[in-house]
Amino acid sequence: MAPSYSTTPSVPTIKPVGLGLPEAVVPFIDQAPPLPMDPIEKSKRLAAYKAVDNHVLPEHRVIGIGSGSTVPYVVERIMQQGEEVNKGRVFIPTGFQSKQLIVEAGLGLGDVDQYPTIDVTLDGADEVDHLLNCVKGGGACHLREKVLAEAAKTFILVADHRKNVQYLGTNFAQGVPIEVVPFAYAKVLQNLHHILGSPKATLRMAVKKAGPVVSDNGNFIIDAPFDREHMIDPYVIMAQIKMLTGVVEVGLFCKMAKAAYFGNEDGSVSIRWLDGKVEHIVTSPSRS
Ligand SMILES: O=C(CO)[C@H](O)[C@H](O)COP(=O)(O)O
Repeated sequence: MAPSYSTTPSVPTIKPVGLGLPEAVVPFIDQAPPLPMDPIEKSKRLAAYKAVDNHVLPEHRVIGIGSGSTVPYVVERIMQQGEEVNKGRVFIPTGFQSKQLIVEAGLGLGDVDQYPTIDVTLDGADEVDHLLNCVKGGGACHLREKVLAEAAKTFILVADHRKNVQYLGTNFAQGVPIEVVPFAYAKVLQNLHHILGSPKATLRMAVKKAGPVVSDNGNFIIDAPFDREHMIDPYVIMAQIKMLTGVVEVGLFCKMAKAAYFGNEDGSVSIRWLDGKVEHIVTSPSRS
């Protein structure tokens, strides 16, 4: 019986020898064109590649690697800069996922307690507003992400066009991620509901595990949605949340990034700079 084949791109090259297939089928398998890339993945890759090209310079030695689904393309592009430049570098992860990426790529691994000054950190975002405030922590990594953002001389955000919004909370409606020490979660929730004006704040529950999500630091995550009024200038609510006893870090990063790169569906990249400028760059296919 002929074996069945998956057409997903991750399937390794099929060796026709010994499969017992008719001759005519073999060239077809060998020459099957790769599946087209999903447009959102393409947008993520565009943003990541352009950001690396512009901000990860040959002289950079200490590089922060953030979390999320756009960051693998950051590492991919850094690898394309070549072994020679990368062998002198150390890469600092924002959590388990980025540590795996660094290790699997064979890059040098370090930590922020060894390198409290980082040349450049590139990271994803859940949403970025027109003033470069952003929500982070959809992946529960925002504590380490904020430390690496603060440690970086240059902090750059990379995302697809869905994250590019006027005001936070437009598309990412689950709320502001808040990391809390486990025993304080109920009190923090009560304060969010009754004092800070987030009646729908909830403890983030795990999928495929009974109970709450536990961060890489052993803490719980609360997701607290706030209305538009709070999100117009999120610094105030960020500071108020951070003042609640038991809160470790808030997933609102207010004007910490120098620029945010958004990949667009038409193959262009929009770059939003901290000084308010917005650039629109059309990339050539060979560089994306
Ligand atoms: O803040 C983060 C994790 O804590 C991520 O950067 C953010 O959730 C974006 O992830 P993705 O690119 O997968 O949407």
